[in-house]
Amino acid sequence: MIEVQDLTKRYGDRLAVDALSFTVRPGLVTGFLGPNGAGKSTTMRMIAGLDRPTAGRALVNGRPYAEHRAPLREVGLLLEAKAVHTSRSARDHLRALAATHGIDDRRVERLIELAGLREVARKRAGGFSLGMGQRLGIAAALLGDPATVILDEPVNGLDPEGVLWVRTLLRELAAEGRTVFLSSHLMSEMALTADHLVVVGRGRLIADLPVAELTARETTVLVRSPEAAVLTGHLLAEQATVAAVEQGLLEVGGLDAAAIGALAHRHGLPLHELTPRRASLEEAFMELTRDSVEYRAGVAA
Ligand SMILES: Nc1ncnc2c1ncn2[C@@H]1O[C@H](COP(=O)(O)OP(=O)(O)OP(=O)(O)O)[C@@H](O)[C@H]1O
Repeated sequence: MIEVQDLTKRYGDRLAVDALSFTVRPGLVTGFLGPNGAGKSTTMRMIAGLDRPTAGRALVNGRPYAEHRAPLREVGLLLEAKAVHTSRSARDHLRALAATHGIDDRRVERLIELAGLREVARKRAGGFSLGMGQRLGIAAALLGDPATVILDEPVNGLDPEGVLWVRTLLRELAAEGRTVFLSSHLMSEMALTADHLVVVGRGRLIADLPVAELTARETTVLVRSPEAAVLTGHLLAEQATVAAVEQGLLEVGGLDAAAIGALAHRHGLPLHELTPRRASLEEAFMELTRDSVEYRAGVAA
């Protein structure tokens, strides 16, 4: 469990994180979303005790990260894909980390296997590609069998097979009852991986809700009818919103397909198409964060 309470970070006159409060619960994959510069990495660094908050606090499993005596066993961390600057092999890199926590070599071998690093385990980790480095970073994060996992952009640099591997792994970790918190700017990826979303913009909380709720939010229905104009009058009388897409095709909000079908039937109007249209997570996200992105573009200009 991660509890973020009024967390604030100020860099000079810039508020990178602005009184953010949310809870990341065990047993779920929670996605941390926001446009570039929204404050995701800064928040994660404060949760991990790498940056000191200007105000507020972040607790991991009930206490600040730095107060855990064996942090690798409590929290698995993967922050920003940074190259491992080491002349050690991947295996020796993991063994050295494991040794700091009395973790045995069998666990290291299991993680090498799990992360698909067997072929390259003897190679110098400093020469790894971004994707291989990410796999090594994830293996390192899981060394201590932690109850909480925090990953900043874990699929960065991974090939499609690697992305699928991370997605499956994170779902399994959550199914085992762990707390899984990951940031990404890839909405489509989050839709497939996360159960819950925390959305930020300009350092502030924009939304904290289940993925299903976000995608269900903006549902409209495409309605094709040769009597579109007459139908529009009846729809507006029912408080629906109507937008003409093209000649004979309407996009209707505020009424579901069944209600629109019944309305058309009551008035004897023919329908040629009735298609519920669910906003993709991408569209829902754009809608949610539009203000914060516009603001940023304005400042840049
Ligand atoms: N060390 C620092 N000094 C000054 N400003 C900083 C520092 N670190 C971050 N910032 C600023 O704080 C804001 C939030 O940055 P942060 O990296 O946390 O955002 P992010 O959501 O992770 O973005 P991205 O998706 O681009 O990684 C940005 O405006 C950034 O320029």
